[in-house]
Amino acid sequence: MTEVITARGLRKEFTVHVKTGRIRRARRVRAAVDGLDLRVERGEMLGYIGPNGAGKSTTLKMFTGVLTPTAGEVRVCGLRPVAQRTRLALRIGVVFGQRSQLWWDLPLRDSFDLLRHVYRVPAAEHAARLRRCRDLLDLDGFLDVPVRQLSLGQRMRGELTAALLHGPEVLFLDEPTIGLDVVSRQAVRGFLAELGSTGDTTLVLTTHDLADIERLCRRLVVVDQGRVVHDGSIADLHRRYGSRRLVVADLDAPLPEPPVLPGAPLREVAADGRRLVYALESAGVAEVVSGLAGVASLRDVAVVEPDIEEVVARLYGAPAPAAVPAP
Ligand SMILES: Nc1ncnc2c1ncn2[C@@H]1O[C@H](COP(=O)(O)OP(=O)(O)OP(=O)(O)O)[C@@H](O)[C@H]1O
Repeated sequence: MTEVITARGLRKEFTVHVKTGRIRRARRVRAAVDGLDLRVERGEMLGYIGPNGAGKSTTLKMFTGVLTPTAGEVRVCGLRPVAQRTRLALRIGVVFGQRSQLWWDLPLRDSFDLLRHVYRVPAAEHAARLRRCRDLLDLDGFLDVPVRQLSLGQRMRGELTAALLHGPEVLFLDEPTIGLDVVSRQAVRGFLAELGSTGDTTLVLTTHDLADIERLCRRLVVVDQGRVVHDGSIADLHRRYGSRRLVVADLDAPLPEPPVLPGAPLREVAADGRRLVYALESAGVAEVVSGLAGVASLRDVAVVEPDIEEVVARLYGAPAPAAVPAP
């Protein structure tokens, strides 16, 4: 496997002015990224999440050569992002939700054409990549519309295309689905899933939408206050925080006492005793269902996967309970 991103002890400090009295202000140095160690292999789809101000965008800016680290080392595609920014630009694609790489007054099609010249992409390669994006992102309805007249969802599909026309090895996405309507969000997610499935392009994305992560990322890095608090799969995260699948059973009539089922503690009694919720610890679904069927008449049974929102909220709110597992 080839390593495409390596960060060692990466740190970024900002000087901020804080109020210390009615008029007085003091200069304080704050670390937005505080000793980040990260290795990303070619073809990985990495979700990079954390609460507001955790240091996600700052990290992406250091990876893409926009910000100079205060300390530590970083290599992307074997290059030093700030010192070798021009060379790096040919190897990476960047989609930052707030900033555009398109020409505001030009139709999308012309922006794409200009980018071909900026990156000096051979015409046939450019045409093939554009064809694929047109199909997968359904661009044809608005290729001739000036960018300023596009909806956010249309523009984001244009941004994605613009970031990919030179065939980057790594695509950095900062909040790619923020503010998008349901249809555009699905289109963007579907497109990124397809892009990542080939294993040729490495994806690093920050998002507050955990559905993006569930759909797209096999690896999840959670940062808080500039430090990594989790690095592993979503399943690892659930294991670490003891999240369980739930069996939700709806009964025809309430029982005088909910049954005690070995390996499946009762989590909740709802709907006046007609709904019982059990967590699957060591017991399997079949054991719980047969245990219940022996004592009650079942109207409906559902198995609910653990909720990533809940576990991530707990993770943001509390210190990590155990050492960060190796990726
Ligand atoms: N140019 C800057 N000058 C001073 N402080 C900054 C600057 N840029 C970022 N910060 C601070 O660094 C910290 C990390 O910011 P960053 O934008 O990286 O967080 P984030 O995780 O991307 O947050 P969000 O989810 O809100 O986008 C914040 O406390 C922010 O206020």
